[in-house]
Amino acid sequence: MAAIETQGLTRRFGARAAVDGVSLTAPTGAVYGFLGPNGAGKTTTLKMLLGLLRPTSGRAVIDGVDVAADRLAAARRVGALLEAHGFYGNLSGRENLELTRILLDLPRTEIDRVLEVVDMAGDARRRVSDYSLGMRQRLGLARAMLGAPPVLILDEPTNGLDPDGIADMRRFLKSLPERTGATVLLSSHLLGEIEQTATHVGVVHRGRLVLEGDLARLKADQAPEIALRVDDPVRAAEILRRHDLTVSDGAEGLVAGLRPGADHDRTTAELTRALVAAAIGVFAIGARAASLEGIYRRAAASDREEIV
Ligand SMILES: Nc1ncnc2c1ncn2[C@@H]1O[C@H](COP(=O)(O)OP(=O)(O)OP(=O)(O)O)[C@@H](O)[C@H]1O
Repeated sequence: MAAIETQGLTRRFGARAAVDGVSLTAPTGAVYGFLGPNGAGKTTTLKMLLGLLRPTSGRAVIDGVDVAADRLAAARRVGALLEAHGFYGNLSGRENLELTRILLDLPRTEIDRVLEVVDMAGDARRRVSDYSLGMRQRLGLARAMLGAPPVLILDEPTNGLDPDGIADMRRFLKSLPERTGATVLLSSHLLGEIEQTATHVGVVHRGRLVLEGDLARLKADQAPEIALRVDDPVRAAEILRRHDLTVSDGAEGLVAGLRPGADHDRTTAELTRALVAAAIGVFAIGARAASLEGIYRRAAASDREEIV
């Protein structure tokens, strides 16, 4: 059984669909990276998973429980970290957790347990107003883990953290299934973040799920690519297209997509000859390692083609 599953999940605001027929599956034990640019529909999807927003159509199932059919039972199976923490600054971390513990009717020992998991036992008696943002984020995670729910849903958990805090949080997120046994769904608009933490990935683009799967498998299935830096990218792109390659502009230059199974070395040699023959200066050319960025670019590009 999947820990999180949606079928045709849709939410309209007026005429516009913020989430449009999303069917996603996060297998048990996964760290599922939910990726998409700002406004793609991530937060709206998460709110529907948590029963905070009613879908226009479709359904969401958490740990086997249909969210619409039994909102409370579903809520008991999921812990969430959303953007607004809503902590009381004048209370200590422990006291803030205590409020939620009472609400959920959990044993006292739960507080020490979750504080241990997020390495916050030493700071739990300090007032939350004296916490750094990173500490508040950890406290938010601790609260999400109260009662050891089998599913954790985290909306942009590294937002607003400094680089050290981000590195810490990423390490922590990666270790979460091991520490807690929970399936984790985390949203992000940062490719690098998902690449470093997730085992599975789902990409949303304009409200639609355009790609989903096991990250290692997606990378293995990715068609080979060649990256190049040249002195005339416009003419070089024309030549690449004439060689029947797909061309995109990456952060570090042009990226040519080969057909699956095509030979990297042979194509690189062929392209180098063609570029030099056209008097284009080649600064660098070579095979590109499979990356989430490559997978993402292709998914977004093919989605655009469908829309046009
Ligand atoms: N309550 C609402 N009323 C009207 N439109 C909304 C509402 N909530 C979200 N939207 C719209 O739905 C779309 C998706 O928003 P959503 O917040 O889900 O995106 P997101 O992927 O989480 O982006 P971000 O990372 O910026 O939060 C946006 O165009 C947004 O303006």
